[in-house]
Amino acid sequence: MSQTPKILYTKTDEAPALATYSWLSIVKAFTATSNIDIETKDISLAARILAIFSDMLSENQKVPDDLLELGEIAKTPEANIIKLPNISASIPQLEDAIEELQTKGFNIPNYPHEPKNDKEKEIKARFDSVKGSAVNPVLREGNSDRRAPKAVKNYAKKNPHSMGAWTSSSKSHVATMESGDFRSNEKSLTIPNAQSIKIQFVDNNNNKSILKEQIKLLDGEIIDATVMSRKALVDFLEEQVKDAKEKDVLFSVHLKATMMKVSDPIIFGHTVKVFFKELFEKHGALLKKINVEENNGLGDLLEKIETLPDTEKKEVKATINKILAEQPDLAMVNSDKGITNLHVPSDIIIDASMPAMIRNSGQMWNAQGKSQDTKAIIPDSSYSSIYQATIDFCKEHGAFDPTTMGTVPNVGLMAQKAEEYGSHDKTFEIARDGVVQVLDANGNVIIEHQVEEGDIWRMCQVKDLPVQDWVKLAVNRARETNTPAVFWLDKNRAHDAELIKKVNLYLKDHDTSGLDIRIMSPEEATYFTLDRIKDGKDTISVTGNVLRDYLTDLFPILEVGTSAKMLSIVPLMNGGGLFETGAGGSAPKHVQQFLEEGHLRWDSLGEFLALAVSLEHYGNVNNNNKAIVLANTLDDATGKFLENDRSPSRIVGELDTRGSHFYLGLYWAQALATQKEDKDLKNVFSPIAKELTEKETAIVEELNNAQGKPVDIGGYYLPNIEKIRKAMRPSAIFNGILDKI
Ligand SMILES: NC(=O)C1=CN([C@@H]2O[C@H](COP(=O)(O)OP(=O)(O)OC[C@H]3O[C@@H](n4cnc5c(N)ncnc54)[C@H](OP(=O)(O)O)[C@@H]3O)[C@@H](O)[C@H]2O)C=CC1
Ligand SMILES: O=C(O)CCC(=O)C(=O)O
Ligand SMILES: [Mg+2]
Repeated sequence: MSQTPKILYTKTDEAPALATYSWLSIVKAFTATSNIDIETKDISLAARILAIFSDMLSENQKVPDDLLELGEIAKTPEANIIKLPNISASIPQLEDAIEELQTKGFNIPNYPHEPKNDKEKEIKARFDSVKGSAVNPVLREGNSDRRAPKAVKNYAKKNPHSMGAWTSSSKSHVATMESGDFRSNEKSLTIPNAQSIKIQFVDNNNNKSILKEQIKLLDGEIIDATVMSRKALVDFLEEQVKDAKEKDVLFSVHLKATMMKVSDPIIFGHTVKVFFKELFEKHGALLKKINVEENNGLGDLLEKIETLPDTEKKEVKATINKILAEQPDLAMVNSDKGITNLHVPSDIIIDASMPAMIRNSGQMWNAQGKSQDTKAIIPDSSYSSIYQATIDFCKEHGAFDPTTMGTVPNVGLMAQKAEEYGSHDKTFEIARDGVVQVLDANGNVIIEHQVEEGDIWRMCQVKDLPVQDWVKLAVNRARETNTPAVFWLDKNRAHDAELIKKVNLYLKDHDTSGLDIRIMSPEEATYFTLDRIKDGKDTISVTGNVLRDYLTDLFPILEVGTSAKMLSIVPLMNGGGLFETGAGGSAPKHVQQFLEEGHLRWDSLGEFLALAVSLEHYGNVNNNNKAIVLANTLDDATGKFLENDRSPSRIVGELDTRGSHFYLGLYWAQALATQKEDKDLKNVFSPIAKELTEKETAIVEELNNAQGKPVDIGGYYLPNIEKIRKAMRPSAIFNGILDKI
């Protein structure tokens, strides 16, 4: 990293990446006035793939490994990174990206599903390093602080989003395992002294093999290990298929196959196999021959059977149709396109999909495009109770009212790959019956599980310093906002019991007098929080990494309609700042609408909020008062943006992302022109504000006129930069004014 302080702005994928071409041109123009250097770092899926296969590319095709660099920077006090949502690729997405890159002349290999030799194993390992959630864990060298800023909350109160009504007769429910799952089998302990441990597998003939060596633990680290029984899972899924049919509710599985990139695709695969049992029984050999992998979903299966000779294809399709007719109806991801809940593992991400269902009267879409009561299947019971409790609450009290409801900010334990989201390199699908053992440095067995073929065994870690930092952050937030804070920890769960000991210990390091700090199980905490939220009261949720993820979509979606409007700060443990935008994903549906209609509905509010805190941090760290003025005026502009409702509409011809950016720029320039703290900025922005104000109508007309026709951006994962620039900056007048700054 060079010595000049910089704000590093990430270039990602899909809708946020498109939005960046418009928004960043404004940001760069505004900040250049104040000696602030903004540099982009490309962490898109395409760039990550190209970076890891650099050795196979020609000189002019090589790209630097920006993610690796950012990961190092995140550990330094100078870090000031703005992170937009990026694709966490499932295998089907990864393969699409590979194909696009190959078509564009990049000599990268195919994804070897079943590597046959060392070379293929090495290639697979490289791909696996970019698969799933591969960016966030690298950058998140701190814990998480996500909340709805006051202005956003007030906006939602004045302009409530729609909320589907709830009735007590709703048949919707969560189905979760009662035994044999990760929660039931969990064992946990705190390791007193730093040491290297290892995981070994011993089969029933006493053959030993090492699953993972050299797991380095620090002083006071908590480890936990658990196993999901395949048999128990399959029995459970079979029961749920039957029960969904009997109750006449939609069958819908909810997982996190992107972040839990080893375990959850396997669980997804079992669901596909159980639902289509007859298909695999009848045509199993044939499907194997054409490399069907159930973990990749029905979408992949349907694509692969297209390669079969006509008669065989017809037979297989007939079986699929018979099953679809006989089994319970599947929830749909996109009923217009016939995409079911079992099509693609990354389509049914639990954090986004469960709140969407709860907002929609507890219903999902059926094949006819109508809402219907649903069985939401969340196999592991570790966290599923929070959704059942929310459903029960809505059944009893009706839907939440965004005009009066309170807010639930989150303080999440996340740093240094905490808990389940750091478990991938210690997750194994067990090959034979036997026992998995965790051995300490002296070779003593400290945890062991009896396992059977096909079981999923995993181990997680939480380091001590992140826990201390998390407790401190929780106390600080409770103090600053004078709000009760609840640690969502279950004393009856092995891992949580260890964590509770630390929480109680480290709470003593802080002045908690007068603060309301509690520890409650996730289920109790849900009821406690929902009771308060209904009465307009706020409650801080202090959670581990998984509940951080779930709750920072659940509450924002209920409270303000989308998690895109959240302020999402990661105070990095070494002093830097990582400012994430929103909590939501990259909204592939938005790209589709943009390509078809030339209308982009991505709301950049998260980016506006993140930039303001990043500028503030920059100003404080580098004694740059102009940056502070830019930050404050940006906040004012965001407030005005919300007041005047300049968010993108969903309807073609109306204001879209680009128009919303223009308004933010207009309000920001106006705020800079009227502030009194910095004369230079006032002088620079007074004529700019004047011109933007005068030309508002003409600019908005130019921006809106660009809509209404298909747009070609020359690709999906690696689109053509010139084409996007042209598409995202269609107002000559606006561009001209920005050039003058
Ligand atoms: N932090 C990160 O990097 C994250 C990345 N992801 C990745 O994002 C992709 C999509 O995931 P998915 O589960 O569909 O979640 P998304 O959050 O992308 O989408 C859920 C829905 O939320 C709405 N939405 C989200 N963000 C915005 C925004 N800025 N403006 C307006 N509406 C918004 C959209 O609703 P509507 O369509 O109705 O407009 C969207 O369809 C996946 O590749 C996933 O891995 C997911 C979560 C976080
Ligand atoms: O990293 C990912 O895949 C998603 C992250 C996410 O959903 C979150 O942090 O809320
Ligand atoms: Mg999330």
